[in-house]
Amino acid sequence: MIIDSKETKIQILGEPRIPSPLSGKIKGGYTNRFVSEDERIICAVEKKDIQHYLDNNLEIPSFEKAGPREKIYFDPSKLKCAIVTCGGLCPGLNDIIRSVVLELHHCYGVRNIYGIKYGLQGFMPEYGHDVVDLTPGTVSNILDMGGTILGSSRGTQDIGGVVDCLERMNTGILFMVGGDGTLMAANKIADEINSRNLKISVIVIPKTIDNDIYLVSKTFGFDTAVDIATNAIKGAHNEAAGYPYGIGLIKLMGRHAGFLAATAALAQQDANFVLIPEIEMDLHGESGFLCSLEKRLIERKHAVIVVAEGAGQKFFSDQKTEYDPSGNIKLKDIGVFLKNEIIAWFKEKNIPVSLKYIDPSYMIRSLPANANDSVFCGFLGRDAVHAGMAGKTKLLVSHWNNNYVHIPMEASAGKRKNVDPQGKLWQSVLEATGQGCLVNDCNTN
Ligand SMILES: Nc1ncnc2c1ncn2[C@@H]1O[C@H](COP(=O)(O)OP(=O)(O)OP(=O)(O)O)[C@@H](O)[C@H]1O
Ligand SMILES: O=P(O)(O)OC[C@H]1O[C@](O)(CO)[C@@H](O)[C@@H]1O
Ligand SMILES: [Mg+2]
Repeated sequence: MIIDSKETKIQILGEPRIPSPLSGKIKGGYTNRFVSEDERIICAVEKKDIQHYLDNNLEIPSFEKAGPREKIYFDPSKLKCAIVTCGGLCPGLNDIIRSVVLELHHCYGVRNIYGIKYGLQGFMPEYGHDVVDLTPGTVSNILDMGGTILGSSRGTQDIGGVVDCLERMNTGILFMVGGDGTLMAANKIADEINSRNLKISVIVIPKTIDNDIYLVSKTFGFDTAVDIATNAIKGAHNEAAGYPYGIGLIKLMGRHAGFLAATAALAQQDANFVLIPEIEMDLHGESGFLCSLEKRLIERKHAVIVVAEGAGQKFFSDQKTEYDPSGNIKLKDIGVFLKNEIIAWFKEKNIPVSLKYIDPSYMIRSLPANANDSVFCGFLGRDAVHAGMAGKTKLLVSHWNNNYVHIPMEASAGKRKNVDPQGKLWQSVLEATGQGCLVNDCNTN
């Protein structure tokens, strides 16, 4: 992964001049827990990437380390902040809201924090969604609830209209929690703010159970999603093993990336086939999926298949492409497709299979965060607040190279992280499942 040093530069609204109220405020904390601007985290993960910069006489790029700054830009007593959650649900959204609110309120003394209802719709007067006053009281019991107390939405909204609303509300910092689409929207909102010469910071906290945000090692909610998905695999395995020629088929989310399917299959090693968008597969033919499944079934009398929703979309190439209100391609249902193909295949062969199909998709993403994700959300929320208070803008808070860092929106927006077919994750899946190559001409994969 080669990136340019210019791509790591974080924009600021102005010189931070106000001493941070965090000084000496954390009882029992270190007197100086501030992060200075020259504390940076190397972007490169592999030595060969560092060598590339050295060989080409280039500066080794590094990201700004996240955390509280000694001087802040906004005066907490005058500041108004807004927070919005966009796109699909994800475990931990309420944890993020809570940690942002508590950090702003207790640590910085900010008293005006507003929740924008139902994603970007909440900025548009025509929808009539009220804003929510967020205080420690309103967020005190939200962690066990799952979902988002603010609601969310998909759908294009006028960026100028969003900024009009921020101006009307006299907002200083906007926290946006969302995925790749939210990042694109946030980038445009920050540009519009710039072009109007306003002093509004926009901070994104990246969210998706697909875990495919570029320059983010892991997104919050992913860990929980893996946890819950393992239960589905366990159930599918029990069902499959419970009947002669039993087949358990589980569909997991993962639009363009198979991180969830691959990781869950490694956590609960009952899967015999893992099908993800990054890895080519054939349905028919000697090495194709159906023949391989038949071999497995004859040998072992049961089989478990985990399929990511974005896998095998080539099988629907004759169908019309449809889009959701945000412009995302609506994927065709690979789970139901495989179920029907499997049943038809074994009927033809006169093998009496018992197939149980499990689609836990929405259950996985709407439940509360597990303990690890709750801790993770706490870090992300607090660091988002520190970044905004310091007057930084147009950034996302990311976990990268084992540290929390600031990534400029432009470095990540419009790109995607995928499972590397040669990488450890996928190679481990191949070892754990023994599924082999599911294309007829293996050399091309
Ligand atoms: N290119 C874009 N320009 C402006 N706004 C966008 C863009 N892409 C998405 N948005 C807006 O951002 C919001 C969230 O986008 P989207 O519904 O794609 O979810 P997301 O943030 O990608 O989350 P998820 O991971 O659940 O898909 C929507 O209101 C959408 O209209
Ligand atoms: O059904 P919805 O809400 O449009 O969202 C489905 C998509 O959202 C995600 O959960 C990402 O948030 C994807 O995994 C999935 O494809
Ligand atoms: Mg998205």
